Amino acid sequence: MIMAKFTEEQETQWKSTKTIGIIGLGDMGLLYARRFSEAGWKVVGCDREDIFSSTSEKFSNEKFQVLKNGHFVSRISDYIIYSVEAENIAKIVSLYGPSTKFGAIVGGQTSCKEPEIAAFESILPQDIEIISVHSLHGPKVSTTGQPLVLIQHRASNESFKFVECLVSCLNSKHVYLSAKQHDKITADTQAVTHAAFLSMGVAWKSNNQYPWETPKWIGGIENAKINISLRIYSNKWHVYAGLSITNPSAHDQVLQYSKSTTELFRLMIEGKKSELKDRLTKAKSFVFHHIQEDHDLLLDDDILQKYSLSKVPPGGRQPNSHLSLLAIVDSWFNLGIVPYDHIICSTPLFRIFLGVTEYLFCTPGLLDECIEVAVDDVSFREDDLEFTIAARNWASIIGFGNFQLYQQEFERTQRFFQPMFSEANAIGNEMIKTILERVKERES
Ligand SMILES: NC(=O)C1=CN([C@@H]2O[C@H](COP(=O)(O)OP(=O)(O)OC[C@H]3O[C@@H](n4cnc5c(N)ncnc54)[C@H](OP(=O)(O)O)[C@@H]3O)[C@@H](O)[C@H]2O)C=CC1
Ligand SMILES: O=C(O)C(=O)Cc1ccc(O)cc1
Repeated sequence: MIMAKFTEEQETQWKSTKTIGIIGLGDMGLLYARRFSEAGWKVVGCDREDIFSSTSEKFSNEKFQVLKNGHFVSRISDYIIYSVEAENIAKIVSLYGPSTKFGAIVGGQTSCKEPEIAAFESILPQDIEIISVHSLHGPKVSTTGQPLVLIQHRASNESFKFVECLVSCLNSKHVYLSAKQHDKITADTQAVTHAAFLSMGVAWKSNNQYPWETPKWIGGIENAKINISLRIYSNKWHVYAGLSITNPSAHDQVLQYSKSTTELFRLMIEGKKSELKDRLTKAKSFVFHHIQEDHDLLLDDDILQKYSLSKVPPGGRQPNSHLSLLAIVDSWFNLGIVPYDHIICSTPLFRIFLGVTEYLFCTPGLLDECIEVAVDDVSFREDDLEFTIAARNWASIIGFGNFQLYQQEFERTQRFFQPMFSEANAIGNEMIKTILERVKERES
C-alpha cells in the first residue's frame, strides 16, 4: 500500500477542522458516511430532498448528520463526495456544484470516471479541487484489503494527502490511477464480468429453470456461476447499467464477448471440434501462459462444492459446455487483455470469474472434456442458445446506451429470481469469504 505520508498531528488537526460531505446516502454513500464518522471525522450527508424527513429518521442514530439537500452539504464541507446514480451525475452536480464551499475538494464514487470528471470540470468553479474515488467492491463486502482507486485529477499534493488520510480508515489497498486508466481497466474487468453473469441469469429465466433445482448444474463451478449471477440480480440495476453504458471502452468489450459467444456456439453446433480446440488453445496460451502444470490454482471445484442452493446433498462435478467461460477467455485473447495484469485493480466478482476460468483451462484434461461435451452432447444446446441470444441482447442494449431497456431486462430477470435472493446472498457471502481468504493466502 503506497500512501502519501501524513502525521498523527495532521490527522488530529484535520479531524478537528474539516467537514466531510456525502451527497447520496444509498448503499455506498452510507458505507462511507458511517465509516468516516465512526473513525472520528465530522460528516454531513443528504439524500433526495423530497424524502428528507424519512432519511433523517432512518439515520437518527448514526454519528453523521443528515441535511436537507446538497446545497446545505456543499456550502459547509471541505471534501464532498457525490455517491449518486452515474446516469444523473451531470444533472446532480449542476444542481449543487455552484454551492460548493470556496476552496473545497470534490470527488465522486461513480463507477465510470469520464462523465463524472467532465461534469466537475464544466460545472465547478476553478478554485475547487478534484479528487475522485472508486471502491472496487459492493457495499456488503468488507473494505479491508479491497482495491480503492484514488484519482488526483486537479489537486495539490497537500489536498491529496488529506483525502488519503480520510480514506485510510477503510483499510483498503490504494491504487493510484488517472481517470482514463481507471475507465479502461474497469471496462476490461467489470463490464465483461457483469455481461457474462447477466446473460446466465437471462438464459436460465428464458428456459424457465432455476439452476439449483436442475441436476445439470451441480458442483463447485456451477455454484459459483449461480451465486454470483443471483448476487448481481439482487442489486440495483443502475449500478451495472451506469458502469457499462457510460464507459465507451466497455461497449467494445461487451460486444467482443457477444461475438466470441456467438462464434464459439456456431463451431459447437456445426460439430467443428478441431477448429474449436485450435481456437481455444490459442486463447489459452495467450491468457494462461504463465501457469505451469503443477501450479496451485486459485479455485478448485471441491472447495466450492458446499456453496449450493440445492436441497439435495451436493454431488460431484457434472460435464458442461461452459460456453460462458470459454467465451471470456476467447474475448480476452481477441482484445489483447491479460486479466492478471489488472489484478491490483479488480473486484471480488472479477477475481472469482478469473479463478473459475483458470480452473477450467488449467486443470489437466478439463478443457478437452468440455470441448467434447460442447460438440457431442446436445443436452446444453438450449441453454447455450439462450445464453448466446442473451449476450447479444446485452451488447446491443449497452451499445445503444438504452438505460430504460436495460432496466426492463434486468428487472424482468430480477423478479424471476427474487424468492431466492436472501438465501443466495447468505451462501454467496460465505463463498466469497472462502475465496478471498484463499487469495490472501496465495498472495502471502
Ligand atoms: N453498489 C455498488 O456495488 C457500487 C456502486 N458504485 C457506484 O456508486 C454510486 C452509488 O451507488 P449505490 O450507493 O450502490 O446506489 P444507491 O442507489 O444505493 O445510492 C444512490 C443514492 O443517491 C440518491 N440520490 C439521487 N438523487 C439525489 C440527489 N439529487 N441528492 C441526493 N441524493 C440523491 C438516491 O436516491 P434515489 O434512490 O431515491 O434516487 C440513492 O439513495 C453509483 O454511481 C454506483 O455506480 C461504486 C462502487 C460499488
Ligand atoms: O464486484 C463487482 O463486480 C460488483 O458487482 C460490485 C461493484 C459494482 C460496481 C462497482 O463500481 C464496483 C463494484
